Parts: sequence; C-alpha cells; structure tokens
Amino acid sequence: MLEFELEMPLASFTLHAEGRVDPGITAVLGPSGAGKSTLLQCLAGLAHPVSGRIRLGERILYSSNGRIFVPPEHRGVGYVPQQYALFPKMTVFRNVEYGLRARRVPKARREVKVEEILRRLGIGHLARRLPAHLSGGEAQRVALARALVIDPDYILLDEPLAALDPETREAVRKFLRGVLSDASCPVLLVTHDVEDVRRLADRVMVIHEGRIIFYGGVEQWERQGIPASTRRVE
Ligand SMILES: Nc1ncnc2c1ncn2[C@@H]1O[C@H](COP(=O)(O)OP(=O)(O)OP(=O)(O)O)[C@@H](O)[C@H]1O
Repeated sequence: MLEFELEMPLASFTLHAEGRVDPGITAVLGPSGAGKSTLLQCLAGLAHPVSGRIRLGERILYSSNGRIFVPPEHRGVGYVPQQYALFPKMTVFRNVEYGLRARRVPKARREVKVEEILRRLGIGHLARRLPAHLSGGEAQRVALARALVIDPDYILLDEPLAALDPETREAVRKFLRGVLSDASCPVLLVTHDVEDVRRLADRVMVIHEGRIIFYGGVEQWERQGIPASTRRVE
C-alpha cells in the first residue's frame, strides 16, 4: 500500500493531499488544474513538497521530519508522464533500456528484459525505430514498456490515453487492462474520461483544489454522482 501526506503551495492554492492507495488500478479524477499531475510528480519524486511523508509498505520514500528524500531512480516507480517524454534521439530499445542502465543492470540481463517487455506489449518490431516515427498508440506502449521494465513497486500513469484517437484509445484501454490487471502493486491512472473509470479502474480518487475529496470503489463513486469533471469548479 502507498500512503502519503503532502503539502506543496501551487499558483492558486496549496496541494494538501492525504491518502492511501491500495494495490490495483485507481483512477484519479478532478477538474483541470486540481493538482493531479502535481500529486503524481510528488509521488514519483520529481516535484518537491514543502512537507509531508510518502510510505510504500514499510519503506519511507519521503519524510520532511526525518529529512528523507529518496530520488526517483531509487523509488521503484514506473512513471508515464502526460506527453510520454520519450528520448527523441534514442531508439525504442534504448528508451526502454534506460531505467535498467540507470540501475546498473548488466548488459545481457538488460537485453533479455527489454526484449521480453517489448514482446509482451506487442512492439518488438519497433525496437530500432526513433520516437518521431511512432504513432500515438505505439509511443504510449513504449512509454509504458519503459515504466514496466524495471518491475516497479508502484505505477503512475498521467492521462495515458488522452492523446489517442477514439479507435486507438479503445485498443489501448483493453491492452492496459490486460497488462495491469495482474499488477499486484498500486497503480494511479489520471483520466478525465468516465469510460476509463468504468473499464479500467478498481477504485476512484477525486481531487479538488489540491485535496482528496473522495477515495472508494467505482460503484460507490457512481452512486454519489461525482463527475469526472474536465473543468475547474469556480
Ligand atoms: N511547480 C509549480 N509551482 C506552482 N504552481 C504550479 C506548479 N505546477 C503546477 N502548478 C499549478 O498548480 C495547479 C495544478 O496543476 P496540475 O498540473 O497538477 O493540475 P491537473 O489536475 O493535473 O490539471 P490537468 O487536468 O489540466 O492536467 C495549476 O494551477 C498549475 O498552474
């Protein structure tokens, strides 16, 4: 289980997020500008809160009191940012290999791991391509392969389906469900689309102005009629 309590002043409000995430897929919802991406960046170790703590099981990843800040590459996090952020001059293979190199995994082992994940995600044939020559759906899979190849302890996906056309979106949804359904770790998936919640999520977390105002099952969320709003509530 991933537990956190985070405080970080933002442009127009302070992110003050306190919660826990159980294993399985949690859809993260909330109006634009609510703090969803910032929360994921804090959990990944890419944004610095002013105070708080993050705990994954027994491991403390961040504690302002204890002066602990585990850097992203040592958190065991699989993170897919909004625009995938693939390295443009590296092939697909090198992009996916990157996290293993950073962890000093030996070359032979790296090759086995990368080939295995590319095959699992159905993109083995793209290994030598550069990101500029990938479709949106293919780039999405490469970003996911890069996040999963390190066998992450938790997974953060920031609007992984947003840039896709409706047809690809549906295909990628099925594929994500397949890949992540056996993930026994916490997965946070930011989305604005109610269909993503219904098809992918085990639970829902709703953020409003930097605070978590709901965390619970999909049915409970539907019963309460909380919208997967795309607009800031004025
Ligand atoms: N480093 C920062 N310092 C100060 N303010 C920030 C910082 N990063 C983001 N913000 C502001 O914090 C608010 C939350 O931004 P964030 O990107 O986390 O929202 P979001 O819920 O992911 O939105 P969207 O759904 O549009 O992607 C916004 O008002 C944004 O302008």
